[in-house]
Amino acid sequence: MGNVVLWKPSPAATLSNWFVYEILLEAGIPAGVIQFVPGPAPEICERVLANPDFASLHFTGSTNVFRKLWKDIGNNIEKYRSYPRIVGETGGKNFHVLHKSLDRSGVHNAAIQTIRGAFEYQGQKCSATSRVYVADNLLTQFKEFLLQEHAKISVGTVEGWYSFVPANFLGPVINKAAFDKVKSYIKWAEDDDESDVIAGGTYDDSKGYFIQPTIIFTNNPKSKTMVEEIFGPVVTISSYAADKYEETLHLVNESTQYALTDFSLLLHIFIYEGRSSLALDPAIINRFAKDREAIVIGSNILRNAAGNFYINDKSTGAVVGQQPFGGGRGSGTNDKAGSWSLLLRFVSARAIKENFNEVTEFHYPSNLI
Ligand SMILES: NC(=O)c1ccc[n+]([C@@H]2O[C@H](COP(=O)([O-])OP(=O)(O)OC[C@H]3O[C@@H](n4cnc5c(N)ncnc54)[C@H](O)[C@@H]3O)[C@@H](O)[C@H]2O)c1
Ligand SMILES: N[C@@H](CCC=O)C(=O)O
Repeated sequence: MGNVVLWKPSPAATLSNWFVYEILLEAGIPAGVIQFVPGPAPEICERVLANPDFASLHFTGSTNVFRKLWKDIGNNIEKYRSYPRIVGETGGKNFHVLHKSLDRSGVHNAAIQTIRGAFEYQGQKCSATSRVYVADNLLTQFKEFLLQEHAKISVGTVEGWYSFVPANFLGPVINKAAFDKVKSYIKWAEDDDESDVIAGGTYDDSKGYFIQPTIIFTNNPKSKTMVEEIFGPVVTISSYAADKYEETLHLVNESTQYALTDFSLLLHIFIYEGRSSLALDPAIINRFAKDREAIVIGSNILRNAAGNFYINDKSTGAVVGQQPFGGGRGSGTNDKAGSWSLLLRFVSARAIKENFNEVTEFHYPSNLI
């Protein structure tokens, strides 16, 4: 497409960004098309956004920084040669909902998917599972499985990642700022009368910024840790009355400013769909229809609550490049990274007409010629 790009990496990830940049050069991107500009974010952005040739922003990061950059662009609008295109992939407060119809193996699946979604990469993913709504008939079993799986998690250094077989499931969080932020949420939960830290809850920054994977149970589905993005290894569980499924989905929809990933009903459907007995057993057919209805209800009520809506799967795991990814509301402009449609945001289309006829008079209707 010919666009020239300034790539400003996060100061916390400059080296990995640099490696990717070198790979792109080695793969044949002409020098200068991408210009790698590490450095202090506010200073660089101020200069770039004040330039009349600034044409577009593709931002990945927190919601507040994105909003600030959008305001800065608005304040500079008279300076620009064209109206800048603005794309943002921002925060998330991703959720799992467990429906009352889960059986024992379904609850176990939900527990494993929650461990993975919440704690892989120390929960430092925009799509990390951060809040879970459990039908009350499943709560005891779900907690039991969750704690059982949690006990198997090892936390330590990241050695081994070079061969993609890490010795530990969790490493440290990325820096002191992240450590302090996550720690403050754990402390808050410890002091909160409606919250209980039921696993993890400890941290150590004596050598590296290590936080144990933490599970909070709350009686308040709108508590601080159920609504704010933490971006660390902390997940909060709350339960709902099994017969209040639809009310709960409305609560899920309205609780936060974000709308990135999930639904993750984790129903039976996933299991039954693969069974050849489905066509034969009326009990399974009835169950299938009932569960399917729950999915349709969820899909409708949560239409705008998740840009990536997963059924029977965890909130993480979008393979960007193979699967469009992105959310709306406070989670971004939902332009879907990894999709062809994102590229169109950075194209300024031109329509070309060439006229081969002379005109000799003027009259209406004028658009015939
Ligand atoms: N939606 C997505 O696809 C996606 C993917 C990954 C991360 N995220 C989000 O990113 C956040 C975590 O990443 P982070 O801690 O690097 O976010 P961040 O907002 O602190 O930083 C993101 C980028 O903004 C720059 N920046 C920070 N302050 C700035 C300022 N005042 N002016 C200009 N630029 C500034 C940083 O240097 C960095 O490059 C989370 O909110 C997470 O959900 C979103
Ligand atoms: N790969 C991420 C999505 C992209 C984040 O930047 C995930 O696991 O969901």
